[in-house]
Amino acid sequence: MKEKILIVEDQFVEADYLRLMLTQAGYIITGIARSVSQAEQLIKSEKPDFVLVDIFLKGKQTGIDLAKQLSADNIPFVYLSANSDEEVLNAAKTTEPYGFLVKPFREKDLLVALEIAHYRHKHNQESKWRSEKQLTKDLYTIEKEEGNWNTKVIETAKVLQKHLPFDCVDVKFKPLESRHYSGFAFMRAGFSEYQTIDLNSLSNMSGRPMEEIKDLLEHNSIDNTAKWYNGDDFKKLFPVHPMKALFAKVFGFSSNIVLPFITSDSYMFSLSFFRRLEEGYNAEHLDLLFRLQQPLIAVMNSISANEKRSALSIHHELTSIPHRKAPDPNPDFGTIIGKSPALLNVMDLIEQVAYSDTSVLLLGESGTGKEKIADAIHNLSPRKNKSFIKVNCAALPPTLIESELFGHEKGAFTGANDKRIGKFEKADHGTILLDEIGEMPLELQVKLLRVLQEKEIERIGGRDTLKINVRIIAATNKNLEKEVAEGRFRLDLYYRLNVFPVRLPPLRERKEDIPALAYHFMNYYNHKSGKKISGISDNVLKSMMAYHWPGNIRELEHLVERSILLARGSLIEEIQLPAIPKTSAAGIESSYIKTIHENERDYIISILKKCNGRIWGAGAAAEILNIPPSTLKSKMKKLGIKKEFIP
Ligand SMILES: Nc1ncnc2c1ncn2[C@@H]1O[C@H](COP(=O)(O)OP(=O)(O)OP(=O)(O)O)[C@@H](O)[C@H]1O
Repeated sequence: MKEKILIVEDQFVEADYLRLMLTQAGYIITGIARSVSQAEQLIKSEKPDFVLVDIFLKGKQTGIDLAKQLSADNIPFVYLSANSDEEVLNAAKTTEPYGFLVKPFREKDLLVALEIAHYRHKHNQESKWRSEKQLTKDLYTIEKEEGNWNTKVIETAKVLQKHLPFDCVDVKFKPLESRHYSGFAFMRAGFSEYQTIDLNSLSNMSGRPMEEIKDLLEHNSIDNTAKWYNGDDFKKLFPVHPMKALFAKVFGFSSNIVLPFITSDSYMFSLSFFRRLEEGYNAEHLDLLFRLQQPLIAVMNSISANEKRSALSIHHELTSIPHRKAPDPNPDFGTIIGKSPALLNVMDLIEQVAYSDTSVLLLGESGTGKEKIADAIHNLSPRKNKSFIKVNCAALPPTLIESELFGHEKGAFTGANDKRIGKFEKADHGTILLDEIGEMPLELQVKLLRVLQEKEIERIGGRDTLKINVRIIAATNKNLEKEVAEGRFRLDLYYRLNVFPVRLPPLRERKEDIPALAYHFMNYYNHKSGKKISGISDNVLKSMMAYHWPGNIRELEHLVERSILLARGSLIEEIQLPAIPKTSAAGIESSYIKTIHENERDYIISILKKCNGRIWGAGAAAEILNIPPSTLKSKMKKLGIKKEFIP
């Protein structure tokens, strides 16, 4: 049976046209609302399965206001809009719509958008249900397994981490009748590694004497309400929860969610999770914790009474127990280096999405590791033994990109001497990475959208359509919302790709990963160049930490490579971080010899400056350099030259 649809549209003609198209397609129209208040009434009385909602409506409230309500009620909705500026688009995005139709649209676009919305809603519900079922099962397994406090809590944290984001988990408990409690705090220190935070480490990290910390504990209240606290709400807890205040100060936490419960052996427990993000938690996270209450109680029940008693006997201390289990090795992420909270968040997300067929959109500055993360997604997915095809949309000339992607038949156009299999066909049953998707020409975006929606391609000059089964990963360093707002990227394609966005943090937001990355590249280039550099001096590491890395990890990699080639002793003791333009203008004289790459880089930048950053066309950089624009683009990528570098 077809779904019941509510149309929320204040333009009479458009609303009627929608009604006609949808009724013909077999949908049941439960009504047409002209304003948010009318829509709210119809939603209550008619209970539609879907809502089509125009953003700008009669009255003060917009479709975005209505969407917030629809999200809370779990009713899928698709936006209709003629044009939207960046601000509206950003606001619309936060409501997590199931689709977006840009007016004017064809009947087919409407029907396909509804089908996608239907699929995504069902898929979301199902995958949520499936992964929660697995999570519950995992928690009951932890309940049954042998283990002390440490192992039980760490195992619980590990299975929770991909469903509930956190940087630290704190478990506190006390017998119901007692005032004193014991507790354990575990900080994420790697993808599945946790570090115990004890009173000693707290005292060391905060620079406060042990006695003072014990005193704070004495005056701390135990959480007895299930709730989340973001930003200022979190700060308001500090007077009654001095330990939270201390945690926030030492570790930079800005949000917290708490689930208290009572176990069958009459202990009061509280599980408290912390994040550095200001808006770290929401109602959905709390609902999840409520739904997991029973298995979580079962795990805490399963910790022997003896253990609970002995933990309590160390009178209300945050006890440190040595780790019994070695941290799990984590081979699935390949050579992704780094343990910063920002990177761990990314890893949690990709672990969550890799197993499904969901499209992933990787966002991040150039050189932040988008391609590397795409590799990890493919390798963690059930498609890992099938092909993984990478396409750089920026490096392909517009005239060739269509045949590259979809292939062509022999004789399809002048020069098509042979039949050619396109990248999509090559990626069948596997994964395709559409890198630099923001550079894809508009004409081709329409074609890509159809492939995504209809899951079939047509070779140029071919008569048949070919069914394909490809998982899409798209990546870009552009602000796609801005591209949409400025008319360079289709809104409907943006929504189709933005099903599961993952933002890769720039290196300056994860400076703690710099030493490990630098050593990783040192080993790699040692091996490649046959050198035997054994380390990096503290001074060099310090200047690396102070630098802002506009070219991110790629820039760091090039720098380490160069330092290895130039190093005279067994240590990297000098590093030539690129000078900020003004400083170089002041003329730092040095005996510094540039590598071939650096000379090439500087030369290309100087040409680009001359042509105001233009790559294509008459008198532009590619023509002056006498190389095809696509070659110039890939050279720029390889050498870490971004348009922003060109003043
Ligand atoms: N976490 C990481 N650990 C180790 N190496 C990394 C990591 N992230 C990135 N790299 C390395 O840094 C370089 C740049 O990464 P990558 O090409 O994936 O970036 P990108 O975001 O796709 O860049 P662009 O937007 O310019 O295409 C590569 O050599 C990659 O192997």
